[in-house]
This record gives sequence, structure tokens and C-alpha cells, in this order.
Amino acid sequence: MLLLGVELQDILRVVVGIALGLLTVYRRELSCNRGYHPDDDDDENDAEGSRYYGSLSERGKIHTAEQLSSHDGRNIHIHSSSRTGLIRRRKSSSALPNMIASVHQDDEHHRIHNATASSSSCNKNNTDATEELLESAGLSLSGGPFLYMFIAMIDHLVLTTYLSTWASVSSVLHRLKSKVDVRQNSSPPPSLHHEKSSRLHSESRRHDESDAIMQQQKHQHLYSVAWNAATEYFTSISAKLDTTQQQHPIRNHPFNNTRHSTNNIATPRSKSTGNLHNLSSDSITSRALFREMLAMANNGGFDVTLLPSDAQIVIFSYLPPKDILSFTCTNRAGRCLLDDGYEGEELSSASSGGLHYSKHGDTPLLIWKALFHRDYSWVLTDWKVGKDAFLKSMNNYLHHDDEQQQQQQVRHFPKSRKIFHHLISMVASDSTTVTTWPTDRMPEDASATATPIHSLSSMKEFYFTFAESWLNYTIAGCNSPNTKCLIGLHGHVFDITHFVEDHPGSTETLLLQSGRDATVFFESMGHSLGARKLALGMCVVVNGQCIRWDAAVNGSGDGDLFPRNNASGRLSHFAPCGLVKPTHESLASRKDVLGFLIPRRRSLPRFQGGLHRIRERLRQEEERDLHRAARWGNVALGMDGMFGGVHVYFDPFCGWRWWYTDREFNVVFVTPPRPS
Ligand code: HEM
Repeated sequence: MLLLGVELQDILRVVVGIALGLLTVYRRELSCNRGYHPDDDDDENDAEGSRYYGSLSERGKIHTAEQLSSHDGRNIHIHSSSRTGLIRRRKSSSALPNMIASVHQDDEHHRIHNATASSSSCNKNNTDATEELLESAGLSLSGGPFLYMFIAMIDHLVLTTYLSTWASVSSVLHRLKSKVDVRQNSSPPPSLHHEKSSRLHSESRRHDESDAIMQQQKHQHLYSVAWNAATEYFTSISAKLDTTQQQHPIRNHPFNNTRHSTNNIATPRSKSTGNLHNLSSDSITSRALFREMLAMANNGGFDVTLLPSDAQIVIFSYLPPKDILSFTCTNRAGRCLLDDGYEGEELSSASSGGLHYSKHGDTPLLIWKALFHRDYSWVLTDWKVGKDAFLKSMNNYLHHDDEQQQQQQVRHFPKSRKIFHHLISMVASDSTTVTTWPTDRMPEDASATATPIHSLSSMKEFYFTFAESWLNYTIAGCNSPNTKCLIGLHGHVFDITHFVEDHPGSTETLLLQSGRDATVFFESMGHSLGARKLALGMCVVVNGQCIRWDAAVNGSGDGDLFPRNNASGRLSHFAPCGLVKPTHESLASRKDVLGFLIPRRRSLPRFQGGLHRIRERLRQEEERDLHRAARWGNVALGMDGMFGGVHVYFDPFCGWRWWYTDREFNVVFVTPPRPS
């Protein structure tokens, strides 16, 4: 070690530094967890007891599970939907090429494989979760400090090794030289000898001094290394905040209808979401605003929580959800203001500096409602497929007659009625929907008495649950080449209606996977770059969370990827944290910007932002429902009764639903029977 120029003292310093760093991260993580797991005892009551509901799809038939199971009691091979989807994102390792030959068999194997694999992937998910969580909180603590520390240590090692080696080599050379000199003048006169020895003595003293100086320099270097590592890390964070270089896609605000052109830099996120580049968080406007607000919250002189409710809603609707979550973590008042599921106790006058942070009424709910309106609601109001899905939900709701379950919901989640009312009235009151909305089907005219049939604990929770489940929810059952055939890939939706027949990998293969997220299957086949380019032209909904913005911006040279051209006249603003309606021109012009929508090469599905807890909950529920659906399909339909298996999806308004394709290729939606 000494040879390498590192002393025990140095090592101790580094170890202490790392330990302190770890402690800091651990403490931040704890505070994050506290921020995101307000009430972990949310026993999920997904609505599984609805009996009957009408399908809005032309081809759709409606049966209750009980009805169907009584039709056919044969005990044949189980079919179940494969474990793909928005909710579970995992690399498939099954032998998919065999799938075409024995579709049902493999589908089931795949499901079972994934079900067993889920526990092993759990650990990884948990690791990702922490990172995800920290990242969501905007803390940028995904190992950043340690990377810098590591680089600094390497730097230190290399430099000190070089210095000490050089020093020892030069001193050895010097001593050799002096010995040679001494030998050459072996019998010098005494005066000369004395002169010589004193010169040697002074030289060796000089050497000792220079050694001491070098030692000192080494120590200083170590300090400067640590200092540089720390400053570099913090500079990188502040650089992120001050980013001013690149163009950001133009963004409109739903409240004031003004366009905000913002500049931006493409900052890759951490490894856990490697493909995800959420530039919205880095946009100057939102970042500056965010910093202002943090300063306000921290200096105590002026508090954003004291602003009028309207102003708060407007302010927060400029921010991406990630920043809002960060703000939630800053202090209790922030959390009180932004987390509508959090029943924060009032702060005492002493701890709040004389101010009473009373409950903020409906403001937190309205803030998340505004965010939902900004990021997601258009798919339910402006997009035909989404509209149909929403109407289907309302039908489910209307035909649900389990009063007990509804009462239970209200008892467990006192705010659920209000949330449901807000959601229904927001979507239903949209002009484009009203025209198609059957008046007799309006759930109690979206009045406040409408009671939800599945858990709606908070609007914030709904926001993130919708973000996770919208894809499988909206395109469920869209697997017909005659009417509509949609497929989900990497978080986006693709209309493959006119392509199915020409698919080189057979029509059946594609039909089997359509109507849901098929990323895992798509990637398992190792599609070529050409296939990925081809898919680009079929994209109908872009998920802003699952785009590589840097590829898009760098490749195209301009930020305005998807100009607003909404048919409804509504603002189709560029919403990097939500869903975007692309135009054919915008997609066609980006055909060569490879990798921004669909990764260039085989890759894991792209994650979108969101709370890990919600994702994990949905994953577990999906797994449970898949098992139940497979068992039910086996008993009720048998192997010949359906094509592909029973698929499940989460309806954000009504809970888990099932569907399958029968042998005549009609889509059948099934109300899951109540668990016994
Ligand atoms: C928009 C979606 C899709 C497009 C545009 C597409 C396009 C293509 C293309 C162009 C090929 C020829 C080989 C290549 O160039 O890679 C191909 C092959 C194939 N595709 Fe797809 N595909 C899509 C989705 C899917 C999905 C979801 C599956 C599900 C399993 C699938 C299964 C296959 C199979 C099995 C092959 C044959 C592979 C082979 O022969 O090696 N495709 N696809």
C-alpha cells in the first residue's frame, strides 16, 4: 500500500467519507419513503364483484363469469393471457419462436414461467424501487456521489503512484550517481573529501525535505480529491437546474392557453430508467419555478402554501409530477398541500413558526385533477378508442349492483366518492364526449352521490395508477383486423389494423398479441431496425414518459416534435410527462431519428415514471387475476372455447376486468366473479 502511495491514514479518511455518504443517502431515502408511503395499510379492495355490464364494442358480447362457467364445464387446458403488459416489465426468457406452433401451450408456459420468475425478479424490482423512488423525488442520488468518489480515488491512486515512483526512481538514480562519484574520487585530499561529504549530506537533506514536501502535497492532494469529488457532484446537480442550452418542445398550458417555449438539455436519467429522458423536469420554466418554490418553502418568509387555492393549482400545473413529488418531500406543509391521501395533523404553532397549516381542503385533489387533465384525460375524451373504453367503464359501473361493496369503498376511503365525482364529471363534461354520451347512461348525472366500485384512495393515487394502466385499459379487445387492431409497444400505442395481414411473422402471431402491451413478445422476436422504423409510422399515441428526448431533439434539430393539430380544437399541447397525439408528418419526418420512440435494438420495456408502490401493487394484483382468469377459462371455456387465453386489464374506474377472443373471433368481456 505504501508503495502505491496510499497510507493507512488516507484509507481511513476515504472509508469515513464513504460511510458518511452512505449515511446521508440512507437518511434521505428514509425521508423519501416516509414521503411516499403514507398509509401502507391500504388493503386493496379491487372491484371484482360486478355482475353484468354491456359492451360498447360492436363485436363485444357480455357474460358474467358465472353464466359462462355454467355453459361449459369441460376441464381442458388452461389458457391465460401472457404476462406482458404495461404493469409488468420484464425481459421474457421463454422460447417464443415455438409459440406460433403451439400457441396455447406456450402462452401458458410463458405465464407460469413469469409467475415463478416474479419472485426472483422481486429483489431487482426492489432495488430499482429505491432508485425509482429517489429519482421520483428528484434527489438524484442514484449512486452519483459514489461514482465521483470512485473516480476521485482512482485519480488519486494513479497520481500518487506516479509521483512516488518517480520520486523513488530519481532518488535511487541520484544515490547511484553519488556513489559512482565517491568511488571515482576514492582518495581525495581531506579538504576535498570533507567538501564532497558535506555536499552529499546537504543533498540527502534536500532529498528528505523534498520527500516531506511530497508527502505533504500528497495529503493536500487527497483533500483536494475529496473536495473536487464533492464539488463536482454538486455542480452537476446545479448544472441540471441551470440548464439553458437546448430547445425544449413547445408546451401549452391548459389553463391560460398560452404557449411556453422553453429551452432544455437532454439529461439522461439513472440506470434504472436508462432509456427514459424526462426533459420536462429540466425545462427552464418549471425548474426555475420549482427552485423558487423550494426557496419559498424553506426560508419561511413567504410560503406557497399560503397562496390562494387557484394560484396554487395554476402554479403546480406548470410542474411535472416528478417535481411535485419532490416538493411534497420538502416539508410537512408541502406534503399537506400536495398529497390528497395524506391526513396530515396540524402543525403546532411552535413548530410552524406561529403559522397554522390547516388542511387545504380540496386543493390537493384539484391539483392532481389538473395534472390528470393536462397529461392523460385527452385519451378518454378525444381519442375514439379511449372514449369507448371510458363508456365501457361507465357501463360496468351502471350495471354493478353490489351495494355492499360500494359502501365498503366509501367506508375505507372516505374521499373516494368525491374523487369519483370529479373524474366522471371532468371526462363526461368534455365537449367531444358529451355528444356521444348516452344521457340515460350518465351515472347519476355524475352527481356527488355516485359511489365508486373500486378503491380510490386519493386523486394522486389515481393519477399514477392511470399512468400505469391506461394502455392495457384503453386498447383491451382491439384485436380485429376488420375493425381496429391496436398494440402497445414500449409504452406507446400502434395502430396495426392495415398491417396485420402483411406481417412477415404471420397474422395470427400479431393478432394473438394485439389488444394489449406486447413489448416483451416484440423484443423476444428480435425485430430488425427496419421493423422498428415501420412501426414508427403506425404510432397513434406517444407516451411522453417513454421517449428518448435527446435522440428526438438531437436528431431532428428542433424541439417541436408534435405540433398541435387536435381535431377537437382542444389544446393538444406537448406534454412530455403525459400522452401525446402525434401527427403522421411528425412521425414520418422522424423516421431516421432512430431510437427515440422504440429503442434501436432489443431492449427491456421502457419504464415510465410513477410510484413504485403503485406499480408493484398492480403487478401483484395482475398476477393474482391472471391465475384466477386462467382457472376460470379452463373450467368455463376449455381449450377450444377461445383464441389465445383470457387477458386481464385494470380499469382505473372499475377495477380489474377480463377479456378473451372466442373461436369466431369476437371479443368477449367478462366480469370477474367475486373471489370465493
Ligand atoms: C408494430 C408492430 C410490428 C411490426 C411493425 C413488425 C414487423 C415485422 C417485420 C418487418 C418482420 C420481418 C423481420 C424483421 O424485419 O425483423 C417481422 C417478423 C416477425 N414478427 Fe413482427 N412486427 C410487429 C410486431 C410483432 C409482434 C407483437 C410479434 C409478437 C410475437 C411479432 C412477431 C414476429 C415474428 C414471429 C416474426 C418472424 C421472425 C423471424 O422470422 O425471424 N411481431 N415483424
